[in-house]
Amino acid sequence: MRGRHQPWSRERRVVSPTRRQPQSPSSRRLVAGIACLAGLSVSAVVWFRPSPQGGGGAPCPHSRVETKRVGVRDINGRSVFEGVPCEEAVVDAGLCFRNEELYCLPSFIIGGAQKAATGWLRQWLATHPELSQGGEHEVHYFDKLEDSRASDWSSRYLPFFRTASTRHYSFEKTPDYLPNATALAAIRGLLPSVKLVFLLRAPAARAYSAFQHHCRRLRIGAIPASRRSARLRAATTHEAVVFSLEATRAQWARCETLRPPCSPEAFESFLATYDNASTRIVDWGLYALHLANVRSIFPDDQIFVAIGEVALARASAFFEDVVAWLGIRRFDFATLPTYRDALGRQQLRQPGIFGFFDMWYMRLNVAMVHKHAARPMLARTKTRLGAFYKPHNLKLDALLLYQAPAISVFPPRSTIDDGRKRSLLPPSWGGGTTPSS
Ligand SMILES: Nc1ncnc2c1ncn2[C@@H]1O[C@H](COP(=O)(O)OS(=O)(=O)O)[C@@H](OP(=O)(O)O)[C@H]1O
Repeated sequence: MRGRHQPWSRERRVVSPTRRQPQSPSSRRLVAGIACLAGLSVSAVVWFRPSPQGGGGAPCPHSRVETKRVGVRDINGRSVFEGVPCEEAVVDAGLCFRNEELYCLPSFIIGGAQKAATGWLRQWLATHPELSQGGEHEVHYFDKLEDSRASDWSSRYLPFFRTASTRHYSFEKTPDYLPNATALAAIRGLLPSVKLVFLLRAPAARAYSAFQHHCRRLRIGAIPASRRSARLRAATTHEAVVFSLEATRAQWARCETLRPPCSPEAFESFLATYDNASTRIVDWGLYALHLANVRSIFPDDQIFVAIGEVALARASAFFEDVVAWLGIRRFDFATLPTYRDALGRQQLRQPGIFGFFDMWYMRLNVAMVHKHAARPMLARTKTRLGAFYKPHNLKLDALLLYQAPAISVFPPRSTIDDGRKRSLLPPSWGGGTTPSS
């Protein structure tokens, strides 16, 4: 897209030839005056937002913008606006803008949870002929804002969503949105009718996966005993293991960066170093809390929550449900060419790789997986984390089963109703059976 703050170009409007015109010049002037005043006040109320503080964008030319709240269901009724939108324009999910290229704001967002196979979900949904993924992997726009005003969306967010046609519905994935109330409020402010999909994974497994993720990015370090502060010495009998994004500068300066993959013992020391609630590696698994936040910002019928382990095991049924909920055409994901990788995970085949290259790619995949695979979490760490998460999981189960019927869930509530032990959560979550009240 070229410059910012360009005025809207004129929208083509069809004016009905049967519309009656006022007869005398004075009545025509009177009607025109009233219409002008009405137009100005409607525009002021509907199309203007207060200018962001300090953001000196050009004011929106008001009269030609005709935004309409559209979600993914309004398949053929989408408005396309010509030109570059000004930052103050009131927009919504699914709106399109044409300025040499076509850009459509996302109709839905995969907002989490981090390390719950959101990449798998993104890749598979991107193969749907009506969907167009924005950003290469993750967009990270709303979680990087300073406050909940997405004031530079047209220059920093919209460009991710170049789209081939208005028949394609854009989406993005950024798993960091789920635990971030500011990001969620900013999404709601910019895209009020956007739909949100959350894939959740057993929180202990998620935490270990997140720990390894940050370890691979060289963000986990150990402070040798000789360099530990008195507070850290008191906090842990193990070697203190800290996380650069949360450690103080002074702590990190005393650290030796751990080489990936980090050991399960290092994970245990990490948990001993931090209070559970003071590290995002642990508290990003407090899904009941985060979903309560989401629900205070978005209506339930815009939210889809899937239990990742069940979704992965019953992928066809899961995608069928997601696609039906989005309101787009059915698509048989089971026909996609897939393979099992070295860890037994079902993966999409890379398009255009055949024969020798295919074999070479598979070998490389196996080698890479073995090189980077971490040892499994220690049983005692799993037990400890399981006990910490259990009350939160029970709350999540109760929320999804009984308290928020308008939230769509996978597995569907109807399929797990065996009368006695009702729970959406599989045994790998460490037991989440809810009392049926
Ligand atoms: N097809 C399939 N089957 C089973 N498991 C799968 C699959 N695809 C991804 N995964 C696992 O999901 C973890 C990565 O999650 P995300 O894609 O959400 O990661 S990220 O937040 O985008 O970084 C990561 O978990 P860990 O291996 O435990 O780290 C992946 O192995």
